[in-house]
Amino acid sequence: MSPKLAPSVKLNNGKKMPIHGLGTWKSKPGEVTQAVKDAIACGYRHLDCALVYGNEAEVGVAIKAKIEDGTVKREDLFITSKLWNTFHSKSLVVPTLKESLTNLGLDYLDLYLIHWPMGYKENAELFPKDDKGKFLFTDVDYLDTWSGMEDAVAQGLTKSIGVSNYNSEQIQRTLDNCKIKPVTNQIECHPYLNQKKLIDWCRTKNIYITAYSPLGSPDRPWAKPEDPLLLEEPKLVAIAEKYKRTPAQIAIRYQVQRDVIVIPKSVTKSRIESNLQVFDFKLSSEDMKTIDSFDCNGRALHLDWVKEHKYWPFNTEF
Ligand SMILES: NC(=O)C1=CN([C@@H]2O[C@H](COP(=O)(O)OP(=O)(O)OC[C@H]3O[C@@H](n4cnc5c(N)ncnc54)[C@H](OP(=O)(O)O)[C@@H]3O)[C@@H](O)[C@H]2O)C=CC1
Ligand SMILES: CC(=O)C(C)=O
Repeated sequence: MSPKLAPSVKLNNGKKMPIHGLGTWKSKPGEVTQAVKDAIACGYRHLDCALVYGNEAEVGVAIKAKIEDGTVKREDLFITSKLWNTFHSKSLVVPTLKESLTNLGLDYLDLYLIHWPMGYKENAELFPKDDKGKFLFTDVDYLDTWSGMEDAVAQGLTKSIGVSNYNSEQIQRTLDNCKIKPVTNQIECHPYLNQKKLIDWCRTKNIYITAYSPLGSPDRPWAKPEDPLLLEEPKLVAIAEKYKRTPAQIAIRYQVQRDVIVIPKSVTKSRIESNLQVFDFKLSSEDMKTIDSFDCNGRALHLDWVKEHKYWPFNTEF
């Protein structure tokens, strides 16, 4: 029996994107190949990747295997990658995208994102720091980077382009100066940081939000033992019990029900499978409101360590 797939949304360029995909940050090279194979086998068609995750080659091994065994064709898949902060000069965009294509074993991406609006020192390591541990920046304007992204579309290297971790002012400035509009802004989004204002604003511009860290990113490297765990939030657990679902399924369903694309990460087969089982039930509007009420500006990926960068995005209200 063929697996049930997630529905797709229509982007502002007319292309379709599955509303649900697999995250791959922190998925170790030794475990991500199996995770992606399991995901494709159970019906995932959207993979969220990035050069900086250091595992694109192992993701590519799984893609190749699932195409070769006949489970999918390339055109059935929606593959995203992201331009890292040390490659923001316009001339670096296309070569860096090509590096991700080589890693992934592909000849085009479905979506390429500017990972963050801030540029870091180029031609150095991915996290360039001085001898006191302070991050080294460039002030490359993300509009120049965007122009390189548009070149990548013109060269057929990616079908769509978008941004990630942009605030509304940075998106507006991009819209005012672009030839091709971003199709999505990929941002941290979960019940502790529900992003209602940025979502509503992006909707008025016909830009989809993609929710990263939809489970609260409990495995983020800088998590502290005292940090609250979204998946253990008592009211979320109570809602999960009511629907006979897991807290993760409720947090994922919350996003798809508000028409937000969602990319939970897991390397555990049973979780990969259950995280996709969110299209056969509906949360009541009362339960959606209860989940909305968890919002507490609980940002996990604040990147406070680069807050002096002129383009650090979290200085504005949304
Ligand atoms: N654009 C950007 O700047 C960013 C993009 N992202 C993207 O978003 C993806 C998702 O975000 P991420 O920060 O990884 O975190 P998530 O919120 O997806 O949480 C992942 C964690 O939740 C665990 N988990 C997964 N499913 C379940 C479940 N059913 N029950 C209990 N625990 C579960 C995973 O464990 P295990 O794997 O062990 O099963 C892992 O520890 C990333 O992987 C990446 O692709 C993320 C951050 C920033
Ligand atoms: C995980 C990720 O995408 C970061 C930290 O930029």
